[in-house]
Amino acid sequence: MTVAIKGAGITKSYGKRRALDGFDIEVPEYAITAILGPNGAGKSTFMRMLTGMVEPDSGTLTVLGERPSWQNNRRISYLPDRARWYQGHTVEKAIEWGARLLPEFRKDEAWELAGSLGLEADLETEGMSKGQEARLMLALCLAREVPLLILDEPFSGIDMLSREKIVAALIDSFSTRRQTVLICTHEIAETESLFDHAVFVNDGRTALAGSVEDLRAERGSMQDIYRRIYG
Ligand SMILES: Nc1ncnc2c1ncn2[C@@H]1O[C@H](COP(=O)(O)OP(=O)(O)OP(=O)(O)O)[C@@H](O)[C@H]1O
Repeated sequence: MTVAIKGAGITKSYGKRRALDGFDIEVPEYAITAILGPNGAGKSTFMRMLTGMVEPDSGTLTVLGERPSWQNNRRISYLPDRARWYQGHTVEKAIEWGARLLPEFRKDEAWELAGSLGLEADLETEGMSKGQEARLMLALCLAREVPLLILDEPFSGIDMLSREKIVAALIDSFSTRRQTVLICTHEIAETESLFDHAVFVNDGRTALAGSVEDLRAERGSMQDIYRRIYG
């Protein structure tokens, strides 16, 4: 197995609060990996480290063979847990912005994705519903031809039909490009079938990790495993 992301012994504290506490992870190349865990487990903290937005206090981390940096981010498409838009932006302006500023951005694909996700060009970003925001962010992320896709909670607060559209768009992107995908999520039930590998995080540490097929064969459904670890 070739590893796209490798973290060992990562710690990060915010004041007295330990967000990551000796976190170890190996994310295989060309697969879809889930980071799973309850609120406050440390998932977003780790996701932010991958693009260098947050620095570990200790431990080592390599992403596509390099330490996180602005240069390395050219090869990463990152969907943050919260959307931020420019004032007065619309779907069209957001796509124009992507075409100007995001490396390896394919504008035609962004339009295609926006259309298939039901986003009209003149829809204003201000006042968008949570589901519309998530779909627009995803369209911008998936329109980039990069080897690594990192999605922080792409399904949270999204209705079932939007979620299905997002999953379909993701699978389409994954199968047409050779990409490594890392997703952190709570939505195990609906998205279980999407993942090849899973990493369960508890209190800033890896509680369990492996291929979903092996984990299922050895320990039952992902939901059962989740309940056993966190219940
Ligand atoms: N910028 C920050 N300042 C202070 N504390 C933080 C900050 N970011 C995260 N934390 C704390 O670190 C811990 C881990 O948070 P993190 O957001 O990484 O968890 P998470 O697993 O992504 O949770 P959720 O599923 O709720 O998003 C939490 O206790 C959180 O309050």
